[in-house]
Amino acid sequence: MLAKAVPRPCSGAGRHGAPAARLWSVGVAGGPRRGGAGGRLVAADAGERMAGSEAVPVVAVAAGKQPVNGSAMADKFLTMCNTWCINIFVDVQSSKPTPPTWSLMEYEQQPGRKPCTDKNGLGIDKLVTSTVGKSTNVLWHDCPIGQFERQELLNQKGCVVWITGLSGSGKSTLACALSRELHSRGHLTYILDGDNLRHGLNRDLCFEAKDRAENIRRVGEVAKLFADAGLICIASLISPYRSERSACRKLLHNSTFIEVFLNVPLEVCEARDPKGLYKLARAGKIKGFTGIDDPYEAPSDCEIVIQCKAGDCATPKSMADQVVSYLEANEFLQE
Ligand SMILES: Nc1ncnc2c1ncn2[C@@H]1O[C@H](COP(=O)(O)OS(=O)(=O)O)[C@@H](OP(=O)(O)O)[C@H]1O
Ligand SMILES: Nc1ncnc2c1ncn2[C@@H]1O[C@H](COP(=O)(O)OP(=O)(O)O)[C@@H](O)[C@H]1O
Repeated sequence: MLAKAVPRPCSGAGRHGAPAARLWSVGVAGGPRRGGAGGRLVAADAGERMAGSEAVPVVAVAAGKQPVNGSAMADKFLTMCNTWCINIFVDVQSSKPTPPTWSLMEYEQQPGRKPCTDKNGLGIDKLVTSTVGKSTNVLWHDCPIGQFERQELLNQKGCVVWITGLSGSGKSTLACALSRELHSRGHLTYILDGDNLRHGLNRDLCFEAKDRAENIRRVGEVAKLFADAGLICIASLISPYRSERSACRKLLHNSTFIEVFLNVPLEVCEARDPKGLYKLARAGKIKGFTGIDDPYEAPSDCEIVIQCKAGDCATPKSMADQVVSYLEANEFLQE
């Protein structure tokens, strides 16, 4: 039996090559399953009955708080097809849903997307279960107060200023000068400093390549949260690998990741050596020190390069001003 009501898709551009007409909002109702033949039956039934429509195959399995049979749930499912969004009830307890090939979250992040509403203009819960990394059956919870509302409150745009450079290049100094400058102009910032984070969040990590990669990944994720909170997040860590920095960039909308390369020659950093670490590294007492016996991959296409040569370095204030000018020019300092 075919569906009477032809489902209507949410509009918007898809990722992973999915055409817009194939994007659906997936609502999830979990809850303990008390029996009945829900699950895959519903998916199969509804999928079959929607054959010939533009809908994507149903990827979830279903059940409700009450015992249901597949057909009844599919009826309910199809009743909803008159709305802009389809709700699929997923029993997260007893069945393993097939992970969707795209996630709603990714769709929701598309610029210019239209919100999914029902025919009365009311929002419909838009949750999807996914397998994310090692987590199965996890849900994304949305909140009506989002980045936009927070940014309005703060009168600024959330972003990440990612400062990379050798040890001793002045990352922490720039981070502080920038934070001070923005603070004095009434902007909310937060610094994620590599050294400091290794006292807590990243205390389990050392300086082997895989640990540095994990360090950068974590800081990227935290920075993303701060930017989402509407803050100007200043991340200052060596972050010596191009691929990991690039992965952090991809976590954010491209223009909200501002990579600042403190291009300071090794000789200058080594001459500064405020913590005496270069000395120890040269003496072989620290192994795998960046720039000595561990690589630093300079950015090739970052937003800002701050050049410093021996005897010719901008002051911290003027380095900060350079970044502030960029933020101003790109309208981060106003909502
Ligand atoms: N082997 C080795 N290589 C480089 N740096 C070392 C090392 N061991 C300790 N330190 C100190 O740790 C600080 C760098 O931490 P980061 O988290 O920024 O490093 S990384 O991004 O994971 O590469 C770095 O701080 P900064 O000097 O502020 O860069 C050093 O003080
Ligand atoms: N623009 C600058 N001109 C001169 N000295 C600087 C400048 N920026 C930082 N320094 C000095 O260089 C040393 C290392 O700076 P720091 O910010 O700790 O670097 P990093 O965080 O990259 O290790 C400090 O002694 C700092 O005072």
